[in-house]
Amino acid sequence: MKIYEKAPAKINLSLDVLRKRDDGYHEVEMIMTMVDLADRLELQELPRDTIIISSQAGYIPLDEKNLAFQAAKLIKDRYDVKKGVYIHLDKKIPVAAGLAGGSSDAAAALRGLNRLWGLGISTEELKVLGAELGSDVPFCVTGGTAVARGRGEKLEVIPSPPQCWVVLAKPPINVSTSEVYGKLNAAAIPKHPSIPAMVEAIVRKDFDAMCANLGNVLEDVTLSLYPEVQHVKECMQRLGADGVLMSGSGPTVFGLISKEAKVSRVYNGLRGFCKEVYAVRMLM
Ligand SMILES: C[C@](O)(CO)[C@H](O)COP(=O)(O)OP(=O)(O)OC[C@H]1O[C@@H](n2ccc(N)nc2=O)[C@H](O)[C@@H]1O
Ligand SMILES: Nc1ncnc2c1ncn2[C@@H]1O[C@H](COP(=O)(O)OP(=O)(O)OP(=O)(O)O)[C@@H](O)[C@H]1O
Repeated sequence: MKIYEKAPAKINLSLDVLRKRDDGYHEVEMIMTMVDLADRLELQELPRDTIIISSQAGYIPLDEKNLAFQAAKLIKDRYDVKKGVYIHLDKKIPVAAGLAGGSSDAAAALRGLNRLWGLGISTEELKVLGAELGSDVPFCVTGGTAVARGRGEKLEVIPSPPQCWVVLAKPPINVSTSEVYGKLNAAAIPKHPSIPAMVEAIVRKDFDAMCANLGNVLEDVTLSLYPEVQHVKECMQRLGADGVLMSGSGPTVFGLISKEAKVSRVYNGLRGFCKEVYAVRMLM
């Protein structure tokens, strides 16, 4: 039997850090939503007790370092599954981009293997398993739009944002999430975004208020390490995006645009100097 799972990319509409914790992670408060740019997983049962990962993307690990491999191993060990699986990853989400590509693949693998092997694991339990793989994985298990707290695993579902276009541009650099968190001085963040104001904007489907309340406290850190991210931000603003922010730890910058007529101007303007540019919709 062969099954398919879609693994969409996430963006952070708001990302605040409250403090550094004793376990080395940071206590966050952030608003995450999914966009219509997705990897596709093909999962096929194998009679042998083994996990095989393949992908057309030459630049991701295909061994136990792959998050989809780790998801399969975790579910096999925890539920004592003796069967094997072949997982092909059709990668479309840029890697190490701040779009949770690996986390979404891991979440899709958990959902897919639950189906493929008929394990009957609840969504809540899949999220708990996901948290063992990474802070963004629990959100990716269900997707939608949510306020994430704790280190990212405590989720409060909220309504979907007002529908709009999202232009994503990834400068040609790879950013390490742990380096960015490591360089953040959580006790001296100059300006915190307002999570309640962003939630209110989303609930009211107020596009302008959503753009006005975009904020990410990791932006200053990544911008100081990689000035090209600032350059992409400025370009997007100049080209007329209504709201512009870096996603996660970067380096991808997203622009929110309400009018379709503006999208091609922003997209084409960025394509001039950025190879990886996408114009997508928010996922409802
Ligand atoms: C930047 C975001 O992508 C925003 O959604 C997430 O906060 C990071 O999620 P992620 O990549 O799934 O993160 P993990 O794989 O769990 O952790 C990677 C590294 O980021 C740091 N990290 C991550 C999450 C968090 N709340 N505090 C942290 O300090 C830790 O140093 C950790 O070693
Ligand atoms: N299935 C996968 N797809 C992409 N990268 C993977 C995968 N499995 C492991 N990795 C590794 O994980 C690292 C981070 O990749 P990923 O694309 O998940 O980053 P990201 O978008 O910055 O994630 P986040 O937004 O959650 O911090 C890369 O160095 C990559 O080699």
